[in-house]
Amino acid sequence: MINAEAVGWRVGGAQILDDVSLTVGAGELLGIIGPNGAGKSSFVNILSGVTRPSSGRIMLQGKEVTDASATRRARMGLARSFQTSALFDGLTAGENVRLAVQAAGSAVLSPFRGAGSATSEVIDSLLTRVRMPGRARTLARDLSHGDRRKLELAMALASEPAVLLLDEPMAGVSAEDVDGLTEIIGEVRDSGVAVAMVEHHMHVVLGLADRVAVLHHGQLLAVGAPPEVTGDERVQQAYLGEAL
Ligand SMILES: Nc1ncnc2c1ncn2[C@@H]1O[C@H](COP(=O)(O)OP(=O)(O)OP(=O)(O)O)[C@@H](O)[C@H]1O
Repeated sequence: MINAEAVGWRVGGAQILDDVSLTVGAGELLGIIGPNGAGKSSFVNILSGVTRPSSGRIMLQGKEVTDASATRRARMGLARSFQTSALFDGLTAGENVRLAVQAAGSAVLSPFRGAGSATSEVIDSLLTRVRMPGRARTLARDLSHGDRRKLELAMALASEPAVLLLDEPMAGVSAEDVDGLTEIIGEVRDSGVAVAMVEHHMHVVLGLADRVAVLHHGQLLAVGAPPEVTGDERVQQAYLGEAL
């Protein structure tokens, strides 16, 4: 669904990413881990079109998108969530989702297309998908941190993406909400979406991911099933002292 081929990114003389090749297939969840500053967010930015790589190419559903804008990639079925919250605090959860559905409807060929259109059923079904039924009228600013992250996920799903990129979806979320979010993200993967997820909660990544990629100093140190990766000596060295 999405392939990075030999991606490199240099900024001001620093090699932030070096020869990174990764693939995520439909219905697969790729966990991306690595120590702070390893290049994980930079890589997600390159996949989503926020940043252009200095070398290599990005393929989305078989088409090259290396130079395509983030908007064009969204039209081609890619959605992402950001590390920082992208919600409108003064609007309700339902209004936030409505905006996302309308934005998707204007950009993407979807059943929701056209209408100033987001019906309450569509909004309710997205909120139900993220286990927030009945929260449509709650102001975003009054939601718990965990519910805010779920709402962001509902908004990312509004375009019915084929590929979903998640940058630390559990950041700052309570342990109880981590379990809920983990289940929701697993269901999204099981529905056939290709999911790439950067996440620091190691037990979540190792429990949820089909494959895990480890970035270290901008290079791909290892990629494979979770037990293969945690058993890799170079990975253990990179995380020296940290429990994997
Ligand atoms: N626009 C930029 N210009 C210069 N350097 C950058 C830029 N963006 C990121 N970097 C540098 O690239 C390196 C990788 O950063 P990045 O945020 O991708 O790492 P990360 O693995 O996501 O880290 P974290 O886990 O802390 O979020 C860091 O050294 C960072 O300072």
